[in-house]
Amino acid sequence: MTARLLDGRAVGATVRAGLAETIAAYTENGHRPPGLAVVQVGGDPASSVYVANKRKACAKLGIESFSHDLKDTVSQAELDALVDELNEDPRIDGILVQLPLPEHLSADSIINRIDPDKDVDGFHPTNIGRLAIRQPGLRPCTPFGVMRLLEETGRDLHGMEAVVVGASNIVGRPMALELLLAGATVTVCHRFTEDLAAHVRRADLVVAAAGKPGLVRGEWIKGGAIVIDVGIHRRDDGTLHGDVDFDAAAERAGFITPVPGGVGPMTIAMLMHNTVTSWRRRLGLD
Ligand SMILES: NC(=O)C1=CN([C@@H]2O[C@H](COP(=O)(O)OP(=O)(O)OC[C@H]3O[C@@H](n4cnc5c(N)ncnc54)[C@H](OP(=O)(O)O)[C@@H]3O)[C@@H](O)[C@H]2O)C=CC1
Ligand SMILES: Nc1nc(=O)c2c([nH]1)NC[C@@H]1CN(c3ccc(C(=O)N[C@@H](CCC(=O)O)C(=O)O)cc3)C=[N+]21
Ligand SMILES: [Mg+2]
Repeated sequence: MTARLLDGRAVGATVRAGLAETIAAYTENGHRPPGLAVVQVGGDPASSVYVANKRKACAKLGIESFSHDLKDTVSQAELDALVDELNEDPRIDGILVQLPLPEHLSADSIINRIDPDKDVDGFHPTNIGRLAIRQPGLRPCTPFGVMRLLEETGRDLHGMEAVVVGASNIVGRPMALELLLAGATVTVCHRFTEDLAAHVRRADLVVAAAGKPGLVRGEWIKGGAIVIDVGIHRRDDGTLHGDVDFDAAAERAGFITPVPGGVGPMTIAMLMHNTVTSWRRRLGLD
């Protein structure tokens, strides 16, 4: 392997250590701790693991977490009422509603209902819009975490040819906006893209976020390129894999993220970061 690994566990730990210091400094002065509400509907096992990881990360940092585990039969009106209550609750700085939601519930309407100042996922139209017009507020955690990992490369993103594979509201689109804000020349590929290989081959930076295991082939990677793999798939044997054919890509790339241990831990670190940012703003600290 010739690529250098971008270690999301290590960088995420550095981010969290900084946040723990900030939290300790203010709470020792008598301020209340930051509070994060995590709402989970139904008991999807993959989601439960992720939610449990978030709780652990909160506890370690001194963030108070408030868990709301709802039955998958909960109505839209009940979920709306819970969000209204959390919006008003002065102990709570961040609200996260774990996605996807069951079919009978509308994710869009719940996201739109969250107070944008407590939207630590950064999914509310206000926060996406702010990122789009270069006035970022709370930034979507996964793309924000990728930007933090890219700092580790020491490379200048200005003018870089960046290709984002995937255009979802929560990953691909905000990723493209972050890279544009950072000065890259950005191409976004999606289901209707005709020649994915041709786009990836000319990329200095590839962010793979299609949710298709092995979609991005190693032989497409330009020599020395940065390869960021957001995809997460669990195989039947329990092992995790990304959207990139890792072994072949690592022979050509300059930098690459592993799965697990790359983008995933950064997403959690940036969720904590956003919660602390919201807390500081709400308490008027700085
Ligand atoms: N590491 C982390 O922290 C996180 C990881 N994930 C993982 O990232 C992946 C993507 O998640 P998410 O964005 O929610 O997924 P979605 O399914 O919502 O979006 C996938 C996107 O990829 C596009 N796409 C699908 N197939 C292809 C293809 N063959 N070629 C090009 N584009 C394609 C889709 O296109 P179209 O829009 O046309 O349908 C869509 O825009 C998943 O594996 C998920 O588990 C997600 C969140 C956080
Ligand atoms: N409202 C909302 N916000 C989200 O941010 C959100 C969501 N819903 N729904 C699901 C996706 C997925 N996601 C992950 C975050 C971290 C890891 C993570 O830490 N992964 C570890 C591995 C964890 C393991 O071993 O399973 C890693 O990649 O190393 C994975 C997935 C956030 N999401
Ligand atoms: Mg999705």
